[in-house]
Amino acid sequence: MSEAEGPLVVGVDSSTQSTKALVVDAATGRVVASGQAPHTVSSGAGRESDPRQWWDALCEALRQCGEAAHEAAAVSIGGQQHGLVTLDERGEPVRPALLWNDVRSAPQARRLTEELGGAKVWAERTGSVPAASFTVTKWAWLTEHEPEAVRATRAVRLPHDYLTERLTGQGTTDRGDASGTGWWASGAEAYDEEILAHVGLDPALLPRVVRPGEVAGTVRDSHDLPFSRGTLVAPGTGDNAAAALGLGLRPGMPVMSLGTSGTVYAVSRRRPADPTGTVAGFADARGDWLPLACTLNCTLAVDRVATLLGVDREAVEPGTTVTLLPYLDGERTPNLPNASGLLHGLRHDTTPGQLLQAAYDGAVHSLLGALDLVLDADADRSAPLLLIGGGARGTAWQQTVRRLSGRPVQVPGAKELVALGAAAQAAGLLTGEDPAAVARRWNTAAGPVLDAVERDEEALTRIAGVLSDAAPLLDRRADTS
Ligand SMILES: Nc1ncnc2c1ncn2[C@@H]1O[C@H](COP(=O)(O)OP(=O)(O)O)[C@@H](O)[C@H]1O
Ligand SMILES: O=C(CO)[C@@H](O)[C@H](O)COP(=O)(O)O
Repeated sequence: MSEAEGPLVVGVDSSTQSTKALVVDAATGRVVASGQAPHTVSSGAGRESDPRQWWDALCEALRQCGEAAHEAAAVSIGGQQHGLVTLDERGEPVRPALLWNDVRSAPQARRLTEELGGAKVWAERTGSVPAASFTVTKWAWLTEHEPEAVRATRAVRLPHDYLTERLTGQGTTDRGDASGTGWWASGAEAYDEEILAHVGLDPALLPRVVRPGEVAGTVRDSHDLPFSRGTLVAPGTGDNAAAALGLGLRPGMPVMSLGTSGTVYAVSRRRPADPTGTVAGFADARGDWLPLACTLNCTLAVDRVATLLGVDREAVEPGTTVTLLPYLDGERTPNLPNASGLLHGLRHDTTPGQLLQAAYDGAVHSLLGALDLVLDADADRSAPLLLIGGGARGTAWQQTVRRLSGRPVQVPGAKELVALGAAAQAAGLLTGEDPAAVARRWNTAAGPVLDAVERDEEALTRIAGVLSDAAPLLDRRADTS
């Protein structure tokens, strides 16, 4: 029916704003069918989503894929990292999930860092210094603020674990997503029982960590998803690790992802341990590592500024001397969870287009500042920066990254690299191949390379200066000062 050359596989990206599903021909990488359905995220003090909505969105996205999904031989779920999903004895959410961009657990992050030996000890132990995004800080926040929810919890999951478990009936995760919890020891590659004891989390509530290449389970038949019973389910992983698979990354190739979060990362053979906390020392979904820096304010923040100005997101104008630090949700890179947006240098002749350009510049500056720290000694610093995520489709984003990085920028033609990476993992289960090699065979990273232009040092220096001078302001909450 689908005229595919090989077996069909399904790859899913359950990210912050929506779920995307692709049905892919495992032989060629051709996308046979696709679907997408939105999620809602709470506004106000926290950032929460109902996990059941992710499931409904998955069902809807698969429904849009039609008959092709029925033919799939294997499926894999990639999902937003870090979110705390708490389930009761029936497997139902105890409360909405606390998401990666919810900064309410910043005090718990600081406290846990101090209580367990400081930043260097954490970095060596778990690969990362826990920021408010990390699951362990969310569990500590819940323990303090909603002890009744903690008492009702019988299982703790990450977003991709939750969906995988609803498919298979078994609680599983993978090393990539486990490495973003803060309770996974990256040296031992196992849950860290001392950290778990410290935050009062029983290891029995956690999912089994499935090895790369291992089958997580098969689709059970107690729901109306368009899968055949017995369809293989791959381990899945966090969305950034899935995109790394989807691009078929080799060590040292730099990526910048522009979505709800902004991220910069590269695969590394060395286990990262950055005591400054800028670089998170994630594992990848194979057997390597994924040093990564993440911002909380990327496409949504810039789109918000465009909306406030009443202009299209592409309506940027050059010549700005305005600095806009777009930290609308607080920020993680730089580590300023209490910050809000900050504007400096406004003049009578500043245009809306220049203000908008300043928002793009502020968002990209944070990511580029972390890129050098992400790349290890073996990385080729002149290699094109791979630009992915929804924002990579925008000309203003592409040109801003080009101008502020001074590097060539490659924009893969393939749109949904997280879902493609999940599909490559599912295909690897069937063929025994390394999923990154599957993606290279599919040629997913192919796309135009925009030549390097001279780096805009003036803008970078100006933004860094405002950031430094405004440090006390950015450190305090605007609504409580
Ligand atoms: N053509 C485009 N130009 C610029 N930005 C875009 C374009 N299409 C989508 N986006 C941005 O992409 C974002 C969604 O990116 P995506 O990577 O799908 O997010 P996430 O995975 O975090 O849910 C939206 O916030 C939107 O601003
Ligand atoms: O917190 C991180 C990475 O550490 C984020 O990258 C999340 O994984 C959310 O991703 P998107 O929804 O923006 O793709």
